[in-house]
Amino acid sequence: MSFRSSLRLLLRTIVGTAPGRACVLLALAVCAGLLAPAVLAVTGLAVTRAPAAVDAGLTSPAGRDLLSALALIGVLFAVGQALAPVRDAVGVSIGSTIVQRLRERLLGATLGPPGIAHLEDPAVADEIQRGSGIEWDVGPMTRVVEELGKTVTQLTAAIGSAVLLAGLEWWAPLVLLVAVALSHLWTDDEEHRMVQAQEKYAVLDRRADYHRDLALDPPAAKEVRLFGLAGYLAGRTRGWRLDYLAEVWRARAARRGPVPRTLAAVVVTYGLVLGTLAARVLAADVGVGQLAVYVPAIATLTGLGAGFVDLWWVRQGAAAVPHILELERVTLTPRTRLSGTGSAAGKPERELRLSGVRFGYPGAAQPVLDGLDLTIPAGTSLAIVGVNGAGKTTLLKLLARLYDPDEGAILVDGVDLRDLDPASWRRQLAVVFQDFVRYELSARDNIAFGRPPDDADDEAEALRTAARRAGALDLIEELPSGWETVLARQYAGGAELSGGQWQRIALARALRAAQGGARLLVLDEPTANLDIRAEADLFERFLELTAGTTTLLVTHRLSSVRHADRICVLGDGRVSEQGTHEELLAAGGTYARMFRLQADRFAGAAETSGAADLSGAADLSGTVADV
Ligand SMILES: Nc1ncnc2c1ncn2[C@@H]1O[C@H](COP(=O)(O)OP(=O)(O)OP(=O)(O)O)[C@@H](O)[C@H]1O
Repeated sequence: MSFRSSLRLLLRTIVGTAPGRACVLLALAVCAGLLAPAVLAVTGLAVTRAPAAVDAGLTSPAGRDLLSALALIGVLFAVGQALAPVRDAVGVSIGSTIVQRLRERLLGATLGPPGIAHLEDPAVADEIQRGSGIEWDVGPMTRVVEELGKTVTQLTAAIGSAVLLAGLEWWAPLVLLVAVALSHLWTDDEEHRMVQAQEKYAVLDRRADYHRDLALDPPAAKEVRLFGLAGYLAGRTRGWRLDYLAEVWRARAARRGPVPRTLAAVVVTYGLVLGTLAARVLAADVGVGQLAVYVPAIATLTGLGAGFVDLWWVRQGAAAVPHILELERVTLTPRTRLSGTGSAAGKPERELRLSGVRFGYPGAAQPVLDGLDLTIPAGTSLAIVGVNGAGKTTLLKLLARLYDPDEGAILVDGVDLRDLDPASWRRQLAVVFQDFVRYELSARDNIAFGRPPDDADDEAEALRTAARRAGALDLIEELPSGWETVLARQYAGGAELSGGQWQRIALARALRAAQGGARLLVLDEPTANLDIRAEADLFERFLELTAGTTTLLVTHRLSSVRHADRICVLGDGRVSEQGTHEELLAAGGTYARMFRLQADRFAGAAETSGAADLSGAADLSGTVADV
């Protein structure tokens, strides 16, 4: 987008966001701009009156005229001194409001769509990075508006100076203004190219940031050290950043192209006007008072070229705005908004049915699920198993409506999921994903997030119940500050949890959601980090506690799935087998093979380790992926 278009957008944003303050800024900037030519005019007057005043004395009428002119200069100076900081302060305040609004719009555009497909689109990721230009800090955008105010002052001062200079020759201000306009025209293209280069190569900057964050990120710290990646990451961070800067500098070098032309235009026009002025002075056409006005007026006009260098900030700030608007256009379209307005309260009451579901990730050559049919009676538990990449998590994501199927439908009590309001449907869900979030917040927040904040007096007790059921209560109470302990060691008094402990916290969060009325519990390998017996205990307890709630469970440990009412095996994008544990064993298919393999492995491990009592858990050591 051209600078003019993005500037228009920026101005529209300023006026739309803070119309009152924008008017005040404009008025202050114009007044501050008018002061400069006014001071020049009065200075000319004072210089003209000075000789007569000196001859007649300060008490004479000529002396009093001089004194009043000098007093007026003093007043104008004082007003100028007062106006400029007020104008800048108003600019900064508008800038801060705009940053805040644009930040909200950026977040709205990113978080707005109920699905997540847009976040996996590289083009959207780039727009987010570019739109975040607004986010560098509050500094730049406040500076942008401040500079806009100064620019208006400069323009007003230049117009006033042009009017004064027209007293010398009508064409004098025009030729100077033409030179300024030409130099802007010539540099404009180069400046634009440079901003474009910054935007175009934002992806290089994003990669540099990623490598830097990996080096600084505590979760990655272990692998970074073990794999000896520190030097590599530092090198790659430097490499990507240098690649980015090289492109930007290449564009910057191109800016030097118009410098000789610009210089020539300024020298020629400046020389012409100054030469004319000198000739008129020599011809005694122009007195010393006028000289005192014309020389600074010429300087103000020619300074317009150099002074506009600050427009660079405006250019940068303006560049981020279109990306935020583009992001909104891409992400807040009806396509990403997800359809559906029906209430999902109380669903599913009868059944959840997937019919002919086909789904592939955007840009993928093959669908993950293809012609999948599955019926889950409400109130029962279903375990989903399958090799790595079979599509188990994808199936859960479709059920959570993070994506919609490409073909086929998911029916809840006979109603297409697409006809239900996504937010209403999600209130029926309690999900623990494989990659659940470990919030660097208090233990209380980590569990309370399962359900929107609640002012009810019994919330603390409800959180305790959820934690107890997930087997997390003891561990929370033993934390240094109990429920208020931040679950991250980077915070003073914070605590680091083990993988299994985190899973208990995540389970407690899901149980908190269940307390809030969720009717579909979805657990995607929620216990992979628990030891065998803890997992077996937890599942048994979990399924007991959630009896009557529809529960979907993904796990690779087949001992756990035995407790589910039914088991389905995913393969080739569809359900390849389903039944109870006993039925599937009797059928002698994939499930039976997977189960025996795990059981054999476990028996072998038990023999060699001399394990004593492993009854009921003799199938837990391998993974489905081994088959
Ligand atoms: N966000 C995504 N974008 C593109 N492809 C994806 C995405 N998530 C998963 N996939 C692909 O979809 C396929 C199914 O992935 P999914 O995570 O559903 O498998 P899974 O059965 O849960 O595997 P696992 O047992 O390893 O957890 C895989 O080939 C994976 O690479």
